[in-house]
Amino acid sequence: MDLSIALTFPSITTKPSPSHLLLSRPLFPSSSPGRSLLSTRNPSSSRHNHRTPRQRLRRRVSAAVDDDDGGFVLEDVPHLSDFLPNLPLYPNPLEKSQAYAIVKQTFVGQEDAVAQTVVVHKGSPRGVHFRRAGPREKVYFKPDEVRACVVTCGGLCPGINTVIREIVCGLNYMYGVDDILGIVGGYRGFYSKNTVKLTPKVVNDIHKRGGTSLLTSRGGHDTIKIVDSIQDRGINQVYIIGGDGTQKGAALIHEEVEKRGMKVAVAGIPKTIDNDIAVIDKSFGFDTAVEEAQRAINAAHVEVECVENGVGVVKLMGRYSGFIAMHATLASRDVDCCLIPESPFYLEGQGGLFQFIESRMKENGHVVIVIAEGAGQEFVAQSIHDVNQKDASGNRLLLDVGLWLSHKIKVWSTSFISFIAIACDDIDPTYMIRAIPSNASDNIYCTLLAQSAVHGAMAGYTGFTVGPVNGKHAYIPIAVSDPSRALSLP
Ligand SMILES: Nc1ncnc2c1ncn2[C@@H]1O[C@H](COP(=O)(O)OP(=O)(O)O)[C@@H](O)[C@H]1O
Ligand SMILES: O=P(O)(O)OC[C@H]1O[C@](O)(COP(=O)(O)O)[C@@H](O)[C@@H]1O
Ligand SMILES: [Mg+2]
Repeated sequence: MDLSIALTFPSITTKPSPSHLLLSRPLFPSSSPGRSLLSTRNPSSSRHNHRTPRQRLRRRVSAAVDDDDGGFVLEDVPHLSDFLPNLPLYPNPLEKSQAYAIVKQTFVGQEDAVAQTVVVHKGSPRGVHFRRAGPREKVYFKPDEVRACVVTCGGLCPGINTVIREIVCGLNYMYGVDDILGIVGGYRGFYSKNTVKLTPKVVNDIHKRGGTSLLTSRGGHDTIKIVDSIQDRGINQVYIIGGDGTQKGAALIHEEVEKRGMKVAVAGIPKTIDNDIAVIDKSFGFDTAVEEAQRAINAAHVEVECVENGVGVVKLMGRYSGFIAMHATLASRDVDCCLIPESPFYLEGQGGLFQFIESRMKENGHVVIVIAEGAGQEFVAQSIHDVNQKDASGNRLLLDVGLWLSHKIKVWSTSFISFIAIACDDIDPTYMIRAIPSNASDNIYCTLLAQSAVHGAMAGYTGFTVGPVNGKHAYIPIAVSDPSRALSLP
């Protein structure tokens, strides 16, 4: 984790005291407050020249590769000055902040970039880089001009409340912003619900609770209605916390805002319990989820140890990815077999799951199997007719692979190997895991993500998500963080 910019904030009940800011390496002095020297942005771009984020990225990438700079590629994020060229700049209020008084260099240099690949060969191109996250010397918003809003969308994940809290506290304590609105109930809340006012006092304790204090929903993304609402309410910073679907929606909002020439910064904070957002090292809440998943594995292990020939099947979340299942398995050491969507499996015959269970049973007397919810969906589909149901966001509804597998093992054990009487437990802790509050390390991580988002929006960046890349927090164009649209870069 990038602790180079680690700020701690006191509780609202105490007076803000000097915070700690640790810089892991010296920062270069910024030569110009506006665009960076290494920017690959085309200065002729204007609000009349509209391209999709993907087209813009491709253009930037090829522009950078053409330069004679050792193959250095900057995957740059959009900036408000791209389509509003004459925006005024202001000194960053952090310049005078007590919290930053103890450090030599408060601001991230304009040239600072984070490498996507750190394992390289001598002579290989320098490769893809992202802008380093953190406070800039000049900002594009005066504190009393800011009207920010925060929205949470998609499924729950430990740590959402911490991110909300730290956006609000970060805006208020670091930049003196006190006009912050909560959008209630996900994207549709922009046009169908009243907002709530968010202050450090209102959000003071929410990080101790699971879920999202702003409520969430699936479906309901209507770009025009959402941007109309942003315009009508005079909002100029939009913080969007959500997963892959949410970030696609955020990209559309950013495009529409740019099309209308509005001075509105759109910042995404990637949320996914499944850990399936591209580029970033890890999503928030993941450590908490893995820790909690182990409790379920432990329960299964206790159960199977206490009966003769016990088999425990633990289903964990992971739509298209087995990160939680795999990490919980590696951490627990009690799991005999972990089934994930990335690696196909089969039940019968040589090398099949049944053969494995049989051999482990003979060796050890019991078996614990962890299965990610997205694994083996093709098998479950064969036994169920209505397989193409979708949720309100358009995500395919998954079939219960845990129940299916337990059933198959029960049938197999009675029909084919009469000498083994298998007790099969299907443990499904999925919703219990994602509903808990984040643990200590996730709380720190959520704080860094929230503060990076605030620094980025204040600095005029837009259409970006934040997250650590090789341990350093960076600004990533929304389109690149989308696994289905991730570019294959040269
Ligand atoms: N392709 C898309 N374009 C625009 N909005 C989308 C898209 N996919 C999902 N959304 C919106 O994002 C929100 C959350 O999406 P969902 O897939 O449910 O969760 P998550 O963001 O956690 O993946 C929903 O309000 C949904 O309407
Ligand atoms: O919340 P729902 O609609 O029951 O959907 C369950 C799905 O939500 C998740 O917990 C999170 O999915 P998202 O990240 O897409 O919101 C998945 O792991 C799971 O498949
Ligand atoms: Mg999703």
